[in-house]
Amino acid sequence: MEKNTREVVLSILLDIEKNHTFSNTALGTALRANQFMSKQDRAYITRMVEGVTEKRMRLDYIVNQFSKTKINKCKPLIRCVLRMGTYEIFYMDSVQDHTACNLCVKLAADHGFGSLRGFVNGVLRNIARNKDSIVFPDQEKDKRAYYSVMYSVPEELLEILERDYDYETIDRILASGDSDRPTAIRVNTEKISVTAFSEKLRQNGITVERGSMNDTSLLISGYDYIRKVPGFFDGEFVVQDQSSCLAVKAAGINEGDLVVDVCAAPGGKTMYAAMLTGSEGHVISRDLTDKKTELIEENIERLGLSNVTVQVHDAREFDEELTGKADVVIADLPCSGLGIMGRKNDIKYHVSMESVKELAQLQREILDTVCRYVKPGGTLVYSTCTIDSIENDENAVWFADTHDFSLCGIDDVVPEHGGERGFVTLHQGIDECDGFFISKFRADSNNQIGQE
Ligand SMILES: C[S@@+](CC[C@H](N)C(=O)[O-])C[C@H]1O[C@@H](n2cnc3c(N)ncnc32)[C@H](O)[C@@H]1O
Repeated sequence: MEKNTREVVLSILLDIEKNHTFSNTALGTALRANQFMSKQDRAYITRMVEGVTEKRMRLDYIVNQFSKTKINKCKPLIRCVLRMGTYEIFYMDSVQDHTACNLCVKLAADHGFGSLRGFVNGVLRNIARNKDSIVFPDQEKDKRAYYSVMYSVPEELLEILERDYDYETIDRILASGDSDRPTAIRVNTEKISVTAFSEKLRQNGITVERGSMNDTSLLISGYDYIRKVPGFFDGEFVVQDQSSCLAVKAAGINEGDLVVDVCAAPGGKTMYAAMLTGSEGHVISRDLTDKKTELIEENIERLGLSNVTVQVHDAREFDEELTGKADVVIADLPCSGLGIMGRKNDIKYHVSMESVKELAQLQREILDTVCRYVKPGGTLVYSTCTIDSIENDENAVWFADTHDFSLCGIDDVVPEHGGERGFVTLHQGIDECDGFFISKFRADSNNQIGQE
């Protein structure tokens, strides 16, 4: 391992700690800046940053048992160093405990904290000596405290989940964050068949499984980084979860349709919709900022799609031009992201009941606006990548009750999930996909009339 690898980890963790940068952004920036490091060093950096972020509350709980100064009272640098050392002691078999301690002491000293050598050394050696006898909260006496520490999730998030799920289900959902799940991709069957593409990946040493929920999805692992996967620059695949593909399938898009995708970046659903409408159809693909729409543009260029118009547009602003024009509106709305908290490790630290309610309200505002683009008899799909009923079920029922739309069954696309009601929630750790919500509505013949 190169000697500055730990420095890179520390600088990323500090960026997250001090600037509240999202871990995937901080990690992505650092990996791009260190492209020429070996695959092994890049893997170590990724594992450490993702692991420390994912297990942060649990690591802090352990440190607090062995340190007189509580971790939130330590300087940010010392806090990050103690988390790194504790993570290595518990989760990195490749690093011996005494090596982890020594390197953390050195890291602190190299950054001007020579006077805290003894402190860092003492805490980490104590943790290493006692690692098999840590006392965690009692699962029976205080479930919330137990799950909060064991899965490193704030108690407020558990409170939100408790409204909809029992602890057996919560356990399965949270446990899915611990496993290295393969990456789901959708094969661009306009360019290559699923069988031929699978074979091509296998020949390049990549592990490939067929997705069981969507026929053009593959689950891949054992690659270095996604841009190096064969076929990436030829647009032969897109990274897209099976649940996201199902949302597009549920829309029932036909060749020649006009589709409006109102919150589209980075463009996963837009690209699939554009394939389904064919060259006679068209997709209007929108998002809030230039930075976001650039991501869509990059993707459609890579896939060679010519039937997509990308626009910066705030979905809360009504666009009169589109009134009653769309065969399909895709409203894949901003949400709390609880369905992907295992993949985006810091989401869980930012969720509160207040933010969930605010997002649910934002979703209502957007639905209220964009539903007017659907032509009579046309379709609206409202989806999110979250799993709480405040944002999902309650909004779907509210929408059907207050607009000239009817819920339509989606059990043909998502069987065995109660889809005949018109909406389903899929769960990470239970279903072979991210946590996700899909609902589908048909516009009645008087849509738009009553809502001018
Ligand atoms: C769940 S993501 C969309 C994922 C996308 N549909 C896909 O499949 O790749 C939600 C998107 O909504 C965008 N967004 C948030 N508020 C918005 C608004 N008021 N108007 C338009 N887009 C918005 C965010 O920038 C984000 O890209």
